[in-house]
Amino acid sequence: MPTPTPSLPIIDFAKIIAPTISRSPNALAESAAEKKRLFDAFVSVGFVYLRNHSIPAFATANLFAHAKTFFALPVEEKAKVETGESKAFHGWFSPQRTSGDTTHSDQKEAFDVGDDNDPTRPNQWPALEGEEGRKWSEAFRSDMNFFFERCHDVHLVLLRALASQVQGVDEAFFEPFVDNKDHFFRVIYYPETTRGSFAQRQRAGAHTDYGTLTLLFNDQSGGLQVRTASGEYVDAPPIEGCAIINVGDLLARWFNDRLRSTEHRVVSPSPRPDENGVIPEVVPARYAIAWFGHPNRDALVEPLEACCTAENPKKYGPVTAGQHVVERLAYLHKKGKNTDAWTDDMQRDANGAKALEGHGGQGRVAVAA
Ligand SMILES: O=C(O)CCC(=O)C(=O)O
Ligand SMILES: [Fe+2]
Repeated sequence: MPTPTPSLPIIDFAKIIAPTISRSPNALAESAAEKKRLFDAFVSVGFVYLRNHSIPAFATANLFAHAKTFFALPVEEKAKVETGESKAFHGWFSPQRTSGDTTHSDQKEAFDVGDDNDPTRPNQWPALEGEEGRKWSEAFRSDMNFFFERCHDVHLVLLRALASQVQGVDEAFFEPFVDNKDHFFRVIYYPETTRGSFAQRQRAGAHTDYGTLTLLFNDQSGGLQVRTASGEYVDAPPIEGCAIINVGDLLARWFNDRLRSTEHRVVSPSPRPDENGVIPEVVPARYAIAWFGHPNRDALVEPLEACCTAENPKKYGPVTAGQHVVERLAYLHKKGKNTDAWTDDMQRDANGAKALEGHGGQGRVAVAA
């Protein structure tokens, strides 16, 4: 059977970083070409598959195994690390909490951490009892932290590659804006469900991500769809060994929307008939690992002058990254939707709003800087 053409461009991370380990002129030329392909893909689609991303396969496999263990724990155990208005910022999002409006919201639960060294937002980690429980709890924490750091490193390389494509902008431009590691790292569990259930509720409603770049690692379940420039949704099935990377709102804003922060959603996976040719009504559970890169909470995000031209005049004023996320989620909460392009008018409209949860995506508010 011919391999289907992938719906998103595939970028080779190994080519991008090759000149750091090779002096060959070929490596330099290939790296420059691949950075340009990355930039162009983010202009046209906002999403890419990243191959050879340098995060070891064992690290991803470990996290999927930990996610299965964590989400299978009794509710009382997960409740010990639950997040909530009066509770810690990071932790377990119960299905109730990710489903403020149970008729339309996402069918999922999640576990979130940030930088484990950030004393202002301490993480909550499960602490199971007994020798085995203790070992698992330690491994979960150290494997999550390892993965968090590797994603930060990959994201830095990608930000450098993007900055290098804009004339007059230093390659290292973004680095001082992301050095606090104010990222969100989330494992997501979409429980087993039925095909019929999708008529009412998706696994993740259409949304854009809020930050710089998202690094997404999917299991084999399928269901992720990405909205193309023509407005249609295309399937973005998992490709072995590839991560999926997409642009978030704040990075798009920095590039004055030259880069696209693209809507995406998780819907019923494409039907796979069983051996009798019948499409099973039961849709198995799905797991995902999503690392949401974010600028420092106090980073002032303002369109790069080089991206503001007569054809594409400056669209946004300055905003701190923390404030942007608060306002955006508050607005979504108020309007009950999250599919609009974000504009300064909407931001003004949202000013002062205090709601804490949104739909789809991170569905979580950041404390303003
Ligand atoms: O589960 C997925 O494949 C995507 C999840 C997602 O887009 C998000 O949580 O922002
Ligand atoms: Fe997302």
